Amino acid sequence: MNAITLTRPDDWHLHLRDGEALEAVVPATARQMGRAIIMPNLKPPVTTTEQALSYRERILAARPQGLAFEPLMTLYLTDNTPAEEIERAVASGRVHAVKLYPAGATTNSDSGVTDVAHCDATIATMARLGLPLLVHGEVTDAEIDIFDREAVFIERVMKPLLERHPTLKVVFEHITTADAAAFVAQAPANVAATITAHHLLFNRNHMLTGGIRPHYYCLPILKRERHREALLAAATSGSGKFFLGTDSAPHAQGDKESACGCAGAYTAPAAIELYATAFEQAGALDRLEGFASHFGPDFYGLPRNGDTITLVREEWRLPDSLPYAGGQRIVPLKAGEMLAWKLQA
Ligand SMILES: NC(=O)N[C@@H](CC(=O)O)C(=O)O
Ligand SMILES: [Zn+2]
Ligand SMILES: [Zn+2]
Repeated sequence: MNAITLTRPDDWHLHLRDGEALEAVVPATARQMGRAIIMPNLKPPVTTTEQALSYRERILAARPQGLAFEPLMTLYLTDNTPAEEIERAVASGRVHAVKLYPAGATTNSDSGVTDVAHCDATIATMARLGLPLLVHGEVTDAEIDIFDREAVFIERVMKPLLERHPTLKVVFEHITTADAAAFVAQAPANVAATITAHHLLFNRNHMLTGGIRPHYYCLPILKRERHREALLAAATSGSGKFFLGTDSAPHAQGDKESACGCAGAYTAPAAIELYATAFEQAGALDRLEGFASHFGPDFYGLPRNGDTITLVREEWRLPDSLPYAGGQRIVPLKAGEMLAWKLQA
């Protein structure tokens, strides 16, 4: 196959930051994706509908002319998010989910939830109104090994949460383990997961062999090969529970290439090409459209996009770096390397 045409995909997990960084990264996603679920972990976080609506305006202002890209906003759940905020969010028609960050789990999560039981009344309102809860599924206890934090989260947090709120729509974000893939596969239809391109393509050896490669460092951290294989099997299974979420997470080059480098992989410039590479490796290019373009909107109760994109088999080299905020540069994942698929302009 030398070309594939798909319903235009959406990105169900994306970080766009704010200010000059926002302006630098929006075009990369807008040229590929119809819509994206916009993560609320700004500094300070997006905790109210009012903040989400003004952030949405800033994203639209950064969108290149002629592109119809639509940001789908989210709220950042805190221990104190009132149930009324959920009602305002749903009434706005612009806020499509609420994000749960366990406090301290990842980039800009200091205002996150210390114990999800504190949020039960608010989450009950979400279940009643059908607003999905998006979960960064890692425990934060210092004594739990970083490679085990997702699997432990399932037992300690995810299962009890779903027992208390059995009808809550939950997206287990950026899953990285066979455990999470199996959990989601056997869960009822109100539980789904996003999977990043980098977790489909890479394991922890890519990050740690022959030198420490900070651009592969993200959270949840890359796991061993058997987990990557389980994720690839889930993504290519044809199950509507697994869909595209890049978790493209921009950080300036200097903040990644550092003695204490930030977590996050910047994949937006070649997102759909990276997914196509992974699906082709699995011999499942025919399953890409469901994963990338159908199952996400179906889960969120939104229409599928009405237009298409075409990927052509054409070798091209990802740039070594790209312009970023304040005169800094940003290094995309697989910078300087060749890709075999290219989005047709
Ligand atoms: N994935 C990451 O490693 N980083 C994300 C936060 C997140 O999604 O956990 C970021 O905002 O930089
Ligand atoms: Zn996360
Ligand atoms: Zn993320």
